[in-house]
Amino acid sequence: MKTVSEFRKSKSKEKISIVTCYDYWSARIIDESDIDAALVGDSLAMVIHGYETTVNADIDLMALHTSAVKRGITNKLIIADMPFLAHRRGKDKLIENAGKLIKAGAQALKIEGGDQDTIDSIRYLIDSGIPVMGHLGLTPQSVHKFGGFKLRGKEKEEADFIIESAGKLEAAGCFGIVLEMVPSQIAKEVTEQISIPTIGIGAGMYMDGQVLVLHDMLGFNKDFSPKFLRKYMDGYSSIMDAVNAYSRDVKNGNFPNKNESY
Ligand SMILES: Nc1nc(=O)c2c([nH]1)NC[C@@H]1CN(c3ccc(C(=O)N[C@@H](CCC(=O)O)C(=O)O)cc3)CN21
Ligand SMILES: CC(C)C(=O)C(=O)O
Ligand SMILES: [Mg+2]
Repeated sequence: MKTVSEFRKSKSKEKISIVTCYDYWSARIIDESDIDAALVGDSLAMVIHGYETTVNADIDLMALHTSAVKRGITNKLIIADMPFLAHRRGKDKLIENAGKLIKAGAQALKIEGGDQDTIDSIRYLIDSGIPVMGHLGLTPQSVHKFGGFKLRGKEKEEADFIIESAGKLEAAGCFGIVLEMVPSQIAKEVTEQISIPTIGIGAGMYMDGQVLVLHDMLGFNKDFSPKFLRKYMDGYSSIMDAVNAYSRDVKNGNFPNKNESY
């Protein structure tokens, strides 16, 4: 899938598969895979740079990774996260920051939140020609407000906020909405009530598509095993075995051999 309009048309036709992509080498793989779209997620602050939360991602870091991804992707939709506070410094900053990610190679942006300010910013970007995806439920940039990366929308008040915000994001012109860490029944209600695709992470099966952090589903993060995650590879052990085999060969004098020499 190459475009936002193809993305929109997928609703109730074919499920949409998305993974995060932060760099050139994984972009090359994703580009030739069956995955529909690549998300340059602000989770890269944690996964790639080792920060404790996503609040340390800033616009220049996001643009740097987006440009690396862009150089590796020819066939897929590229969506980039607007980082913490990047859309909250007035219209000028909003446009400047959004422009940086689009010029770096993103075709669309994802913005966390369902408050009126965020909705207004999203509408302004869409009017400016920039497709935007919403993000509700656990919005990790608000981790300090929430007090951790926990399930959202358990209580009726917050569930209502998620459902109402989804309607507002659709009305503002979003081409899709990510729902993160919300009960399946709430996610189902949202999916049924709006006519744009819903993409889930920890939001259950009643979604139009799913997104996972690539490193998580490859099992690179040994100690990260939330309930929603399915690991398709034991990447941590595979890499450990490979680097140790190489180290052993070097120390034994088995690498390089004659064929590997000039
Ligand atoms: N590598 C990575 N993967 C992610 O999915 C991800 C990030 N980083 N960073 C940003 C957010 C944070 N996310 C998280 C982080 C932790 C849990 C977690 O610990 N979940 C447990 C406990 C849930 C609870 O206490 O309610 C779980 O079993 O789901 C979930 C999502 C999802 N996002
Ligand atoms: C997990 C997805 C939805 C995300 O926002 C990220 O990777 O930053
Ligand atoms: Mg994110």
